[in-house]
Amino acid sequence: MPAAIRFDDVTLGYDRHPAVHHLTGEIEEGSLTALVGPNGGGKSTLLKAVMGTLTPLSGTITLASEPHEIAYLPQAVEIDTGFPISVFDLVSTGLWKRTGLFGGIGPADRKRISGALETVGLNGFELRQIGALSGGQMQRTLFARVLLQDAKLVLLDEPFTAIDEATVRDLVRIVAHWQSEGRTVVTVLHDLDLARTYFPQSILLARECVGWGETKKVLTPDNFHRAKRLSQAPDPNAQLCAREVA
Ligand SMILES: Nc1ncnc2c1ncn2[C@@H]1O[C@H](COP(=O)(O)OP(=O)(O)OP(=O)(O)O)[C@@H](O)[C@H]1O
Repeated sequence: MPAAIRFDDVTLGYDRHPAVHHLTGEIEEGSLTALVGPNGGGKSTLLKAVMGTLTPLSGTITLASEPHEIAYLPQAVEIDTGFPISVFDLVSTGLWKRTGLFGGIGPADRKRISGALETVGLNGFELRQIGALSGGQMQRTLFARVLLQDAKLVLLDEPFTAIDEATVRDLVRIVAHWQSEGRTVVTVLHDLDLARTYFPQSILLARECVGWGETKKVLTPDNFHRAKRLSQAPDPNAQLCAREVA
């Protein structure tokens, strides 16, 4: 399988403070990967670097997809739900890569938007303002937008956090469907049972890669122990990567 994403000795950080150290590996095209690890382990940072919104401090990230072929679902806390926009209009932004920012929405597009809303179980919510949605309904709305983006590479940052079991089940089914269509999906997760049940591949990240590969071989007590030690290690503000100064 060709690589959808290839990391070559990638170090990521902010203001030259490394947050993810020396990551090397490949995510295969068409794979379904859980990105797990302790708080502050660098999971969101890694997705931002794949999206191209964060430039690596060193190393290279090579993508098989063009930027417009990538869909990204941010963490709920990053979404301004006070923004005055309806469910329909938010979901329709998933078509921007095709319609352009100021392109009109025709009858075929309206049908696609309705279809996406139906798939996520939000029929009848078209005119609802996003500020009046529950957390689970908001996640369904964001999934509908990703559905419309029709992306080769789908990056999801904690899409299942703080939503009820029924919603998780529905959304996981959509993720599995994306994979069956040959898309590559990478999902940040905190629920390890979900990772074990639905995600064949995992990356365990705790500032550096602790494990990468088949989920049952990565999510082991030994690896969690090591991840815990790494995440508790002092020096979050180190000027240089420890390995570089060693
Ligand atoms: N914009 C930023 N500026 C400076 N430091 C940042 C920024 N964003 C993240 N960091 C730092 O980078 C490190 C990794 O953060 P990141 O958000 O990637 O972790 P995470 O694994 O996604 O955590 P969580 O599970 O808590 O969401 C943390 O130490 C964090 O404080």
